[in-house]
Amino acid sequence: SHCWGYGEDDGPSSWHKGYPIAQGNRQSPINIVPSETVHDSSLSPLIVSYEHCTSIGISNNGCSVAVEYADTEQGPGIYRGPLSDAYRLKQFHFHWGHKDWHGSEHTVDGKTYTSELHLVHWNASKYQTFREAVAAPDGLAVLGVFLETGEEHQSLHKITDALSMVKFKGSNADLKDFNPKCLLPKSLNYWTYSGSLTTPPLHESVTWIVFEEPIEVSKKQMEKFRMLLFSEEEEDEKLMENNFRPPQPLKGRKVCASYN
Ligand SMILES: NS(=O)(=O)c1ccc(C(=O)NCc2ccc(F)cc2)cc1
Ligand SMILES: [Zn+2]
Repeated sequence: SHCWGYGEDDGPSSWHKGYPIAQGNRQSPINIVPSETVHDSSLSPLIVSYEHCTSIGISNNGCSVAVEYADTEQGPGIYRGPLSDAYRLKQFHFHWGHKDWHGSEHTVDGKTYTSELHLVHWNASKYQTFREAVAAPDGLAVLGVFLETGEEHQSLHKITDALSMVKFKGSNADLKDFNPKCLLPKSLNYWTYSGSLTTPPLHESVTWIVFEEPIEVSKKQMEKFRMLLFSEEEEDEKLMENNFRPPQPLKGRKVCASYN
């Protein structure tokens, strides 16, 4: 359906043609420079409460693989930290590269990670629907978790084992009772800044909360992401990889750091 992608002709450097906001003042991702972040002691710890979140399924939407959550009243989600309201979990998805040395969207002092997990939440305290929130300046909050290769991640198994069922664009499968809290790092120290969706329509509606500590996943687990396809069942096979946007200009934005 959409005409943008991650290839030579439809990739991030040409998104501005269809989405001029790509050259806006609060675009994501960014390169985070810890020595230039502002340590904000008033930043309280982020509260993550996914107890009542109901996962519906896992799907290949042609640009990533996402696990969707029911949009019902399902407990607070995330609140406090840099947030003034409670934000409800909508979905989580990943970005990754062709090889283990790259794949993340945010970078830290120029360092790239093998992948980046995004947990997408919307401000259900202020807006009625996700579609209304997605275009509002305080509409979304996305948690970013870096993945690096090392030990196998025990909980990621449930996701990587389901990937073979969503190989093609447009495919989906059941994935019940998955609580993504198990995908967060031990330490919830985070950097936070005002940014955007990292894919078209690139709305500048995201409060980004990026955890400093990466989680470890095995090389085998990463290889399972790289067998996914951008393409549909009947089309020529196009491996889903390098589905990351490079860092965008900071344009004077402040990145705050919270250490608990
Ligand atoms: N990588 S990221 O975490 O920044 C990100 C998060 C969500 C979306 C999204 O919901 N897109 C579909 C969409 C966009 C606008 C709408 F109005 C409805 C759905 C895109 C990127
Ligand atoms: Zn993302």
